[in-house]
Amino acid sequence: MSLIPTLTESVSRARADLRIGLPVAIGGYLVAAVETLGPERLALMRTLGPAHLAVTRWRAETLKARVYDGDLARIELPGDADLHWLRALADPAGDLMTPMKGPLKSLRGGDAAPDRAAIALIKSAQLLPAALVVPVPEVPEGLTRLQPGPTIEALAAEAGMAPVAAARLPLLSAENSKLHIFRPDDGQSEHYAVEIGAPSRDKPVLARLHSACFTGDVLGSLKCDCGPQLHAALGAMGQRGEGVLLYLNQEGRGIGLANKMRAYALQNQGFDTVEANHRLGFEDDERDFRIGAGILREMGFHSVRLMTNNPRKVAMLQGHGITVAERVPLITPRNRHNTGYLDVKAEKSGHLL
Ligand SMILES: Nc1nc2c(ncn2[C@@H]2O[C@H](COP(=O)(O)OP(=O)(O)OP(=O)(O)O)[C@@H](O)[C@H]2O)c(=O)[nH]1
Ligand SMILES: [Zn+2]
Repeated sequence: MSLIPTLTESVSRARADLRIGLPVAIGGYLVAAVETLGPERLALMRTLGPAHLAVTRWRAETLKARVYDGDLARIELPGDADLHWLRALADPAGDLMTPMKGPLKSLRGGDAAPDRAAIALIKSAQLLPAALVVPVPEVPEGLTRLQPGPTIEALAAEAGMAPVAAARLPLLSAENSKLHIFRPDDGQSEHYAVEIGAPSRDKPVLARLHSACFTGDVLGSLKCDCGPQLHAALGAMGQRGEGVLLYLNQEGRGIGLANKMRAYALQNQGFDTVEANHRLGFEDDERDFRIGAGILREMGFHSVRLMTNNPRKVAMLQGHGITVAERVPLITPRNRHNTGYLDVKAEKSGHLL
């Protein structure tokens, strides 16, 4: 082991750099997140080479830009493009007011690998998925350097997980409960496991993989079913006297709370939950359920009776080595604010509601 950062550590650094508006070097390119880039650094980067903008295929479709690179598009920067132009392309908030951004010219041929790595890093930093990319003859001193390739994308998504602390925590729904904290080794947010009773590790455990929803879980938002699902799951485990609930910090199906509020603002403009994610440039679900599978394994569980209406969760857990012995539906009441959302989940995301 040397004191020089490993590739995983460099990826974590790069993510932090992008969040504070610093460019990072990927191969012979400088990349920066449009959302956090300031005007001075933009001006400096533009002096170094011909810049372009990388966006995902979803964002490109909304912008009516041609997609030659599969999952992403590289859009040429016009000579007079400033930060305002870049942000308008990255952020759909003003799309309806200024629908025509073009004509936009997409780059064709050449290497899109640095762009792909940049988008993966920016997504994992929970910023708007749009990158300013500039080929440079020489990387300036002091910037984080990475080599492009599938490893960066894999590392941006996957991390090891270590238990850091656990203590008894009596709950309204179950007095005999324990809270465990798990810390990813890539510096991303911690995840939690509530263990109710002392479930056997040899039989399927009643389990729920709950993704964080600040608005639903904490504020009692009526727009989604998260809060009632959380309490119904804890209640069922309390009644049974055992179970395990993972509280995964994958707010907004993995896009983060800021982007989820952007998605809500688009929903106020009339788009549904899936369309809103796409207009922002995200997949409809960016969550990585390897995290949940990893925590269950770390706790010694191999087989679950999974409380969910989402068949993807079942498939992903199975795909990552956890047996789902049974799917236990988790249906909560509808109200006038969440009924459309639940219909879209059933129609577009395959939820069994
Ligand atoms: N991007 C986005 N995320 C949302 C929206 N509404 C709720 N969420 C998030 O969706 C996630 C819901 O997670 P879960 O309830 O665990 O999962 P699920 O896919 O609905 O499946 P179930 O197990 O059946 O509940 C949480 O991370 C919420 O923050 C929305 O309109 N847009
Ligand atoms: Zn919610």
